[in-house]
Amino acid sequence: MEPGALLVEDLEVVYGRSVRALRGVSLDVPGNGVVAVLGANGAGKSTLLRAVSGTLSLHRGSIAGGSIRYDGARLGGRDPAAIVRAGVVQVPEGRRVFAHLTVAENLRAGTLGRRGRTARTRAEHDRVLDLFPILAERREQRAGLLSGGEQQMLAIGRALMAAPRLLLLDEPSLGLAPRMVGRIAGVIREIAARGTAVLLVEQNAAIALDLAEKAYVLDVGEVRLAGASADLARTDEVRRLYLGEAVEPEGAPAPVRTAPRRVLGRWTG
Ligand SMILES: Nc1ncnc2c1ncn2[C@@H]1O[C@H](COP(=O)(O)OP(=O)(O)OP(=O)(O)O)[C@@H](O)[C@H]1O
Repeated sequence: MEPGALLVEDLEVVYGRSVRALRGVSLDVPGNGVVAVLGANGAGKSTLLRAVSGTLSLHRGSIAGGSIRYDGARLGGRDPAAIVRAGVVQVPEGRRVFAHLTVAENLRAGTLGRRGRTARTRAEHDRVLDLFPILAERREQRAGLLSGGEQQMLAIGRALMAAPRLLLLDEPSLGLAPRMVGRIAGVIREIAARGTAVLLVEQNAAIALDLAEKAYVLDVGEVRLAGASADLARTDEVRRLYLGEAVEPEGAPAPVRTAPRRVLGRWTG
């Protein structure tokens, strides 16, 4: 297994007794770069991230089968703090910041529970402010007064304070104006360029496929398509359902069959 790689195999997740949210999901994320997970509402994207970050039980969910391994060690069954210490940190959907705390206090909260603070923390803090100059300008402002996009930056910045090697991002573009979506995309690209791998869950397929080297399409809890982003972006199914393009039914190349677990192209890494 490549160092820093995440390997999910045949993952089954249930909520309570009756909801099977993920069925036989397998995916791998290399130790660097961006991997995207696309899918409509309810496809199981957030569930996948919760399973990796160990937070399923907070939502009354549990792993019913399969395995999750990170950097060669099992993650399934470990508590969220241990998973953060292993280097895997999630930015949950909905940019949950502490509204009554200042920007600086929110960032400090990202290091709570971390061992070996001080010098490393300061370095992380400087890196985050370098990545998000707006947070440096607003450091004494209450987080609740920031715009939606700035709160998203703060949520990502707080996660980066834990010095992740793998960042799990849940719908970072949700509800943001197009200009801000572009800025967030630039930040994700920069995070990956600085050596943190990113598992990006997104409904905005155009952004996700542009950022990621490879992508998975989840549909009702199963992997429906997987492959290099460029290959996926050319399939009729992705163009029609996720990129909102009008795909000519006649005279166009034959539509790609939507068999589950279809793997397109070849991946490296
Ligand atoms: N806490 C929960 N209890 C019961 N069922 C849940 C719970 N959370 C999610 N589900 C169900 O699990 C399935 C997958 O939901 P999930 O939130 O993972 O999808 P998603 O792809 O992230 O969708 P969205 O983009 O709307 O967040 C859905 O059928 C959803 O209704």
